[in-house]
Amino acid sequence: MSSLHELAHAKINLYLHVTGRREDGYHLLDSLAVFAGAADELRLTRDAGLGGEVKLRIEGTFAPGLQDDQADNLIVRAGRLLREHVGADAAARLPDVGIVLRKELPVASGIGGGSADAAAALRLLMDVWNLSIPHDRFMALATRLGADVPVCVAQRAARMEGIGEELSDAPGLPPCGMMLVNCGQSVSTPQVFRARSPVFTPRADLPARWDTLADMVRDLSAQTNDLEAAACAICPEIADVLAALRNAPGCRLARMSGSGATCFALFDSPAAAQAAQAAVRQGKWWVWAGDLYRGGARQASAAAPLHA
Ligand SMILES: C[C@](O)(CO)[C@H](O)COP(=O)(O)OP(=O)(O)OC[C@H]1O[C@@H](n2ccc(N)nc2=O)[C@H](O)[C@@H]1O
Ligand SMILES: Nc1ncnc2c1ncn2[C@@H]1O[C@H](COP(=O)(O)OP(=O)(O)OP(=O)(O)O)[C@@H](O)[C@H]1O
Repeated sequence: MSSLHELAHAKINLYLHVTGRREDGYHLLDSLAVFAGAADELRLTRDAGLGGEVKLRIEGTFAPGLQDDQADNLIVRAGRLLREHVGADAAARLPDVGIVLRKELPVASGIGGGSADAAAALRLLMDVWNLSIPHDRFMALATRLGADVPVCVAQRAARMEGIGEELSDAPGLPPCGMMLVNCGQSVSTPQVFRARSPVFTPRADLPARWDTLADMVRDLSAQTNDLEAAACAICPEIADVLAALRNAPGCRLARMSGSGATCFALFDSPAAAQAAQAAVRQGKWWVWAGDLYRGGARQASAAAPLHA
């Protein structure tokens, strides 16, 4: 088996309109997702057996929040889904794999960390198990793991519609910097959807590209995150985070991502975002600053050393 690793970048919703609700309770969305440099890392290790079992080890800053119930981890579930897809006979011939997850993104925090991990696991396992699944079928499998997983497969900026699985090109993005702040409280996505305002927001009107950050901020200011008020009611510290970001020197726009609690702010450059970190940092808040991740999904690397 070759040695492989993948980065699972944080997904940030620059705006999020709830445009409707399906019969099954899922909400219809219009959202612009981008990816930040902040990431978890998945590293494949050798394992001796056959049967396609995924054995997970979790380390890193946010590992303690995820140690219980590893069978339910989205990485293990991604493996289970692929095994089911290929069927019992083929699955019996798949090599077992170990995956070491370095968890550096806060858990249940609106930046799709679990979804990004699931997508990275799908990319790794497709590669190491040498599977070939037609694109539409593969994306349907990804959606079964979570509404945010399809956009995380390519981890490229995209407009998300439907329940999140209908992806189209994002406007061209200008140079900018980003800060992410999480107050340390997990927020449950279903709870936030349940508590949202019942009013629907129309689909946004977006240009093909933004040449400057000022242009992008002007247009984003006219959009909303329709889950922000509900998340703030559940976790009032989100309002403190937003106030701190808006007061930070050089902040051009601050908003909550996804269902919270993580909020983002846009700056003129990664250096400007990094320079403003000290003004925002307080208590147990997790703060990250840097550039957007603009690279798309990396091909699995054969150069990384094996852990085990
Ligand atoms: C809020 C976002 O992060 C925006 O990108 C996503 O819509 C959430 O994506 P996710 O965490 O992958 O969500 P899932 O794991 O599929 O769903 C969790 C729960 O969120 C609610 N949910 C999620 C997505 C959606 N379009 N409508 C919903 O109502 C449902 O109650 C669902 O049971
Ligand atoms: N590898 C994983 N990383 C993080 N959470 C995971 C993972 N596997 C399973 N989970 C579970 O999934 C839930 C959502 O976690 P995640 O970090 O993706 O939330 P989120 O950032 O709010 O996502 P989204 O922005 O997609 O709503 C958590 O309750 C967590 O226990």
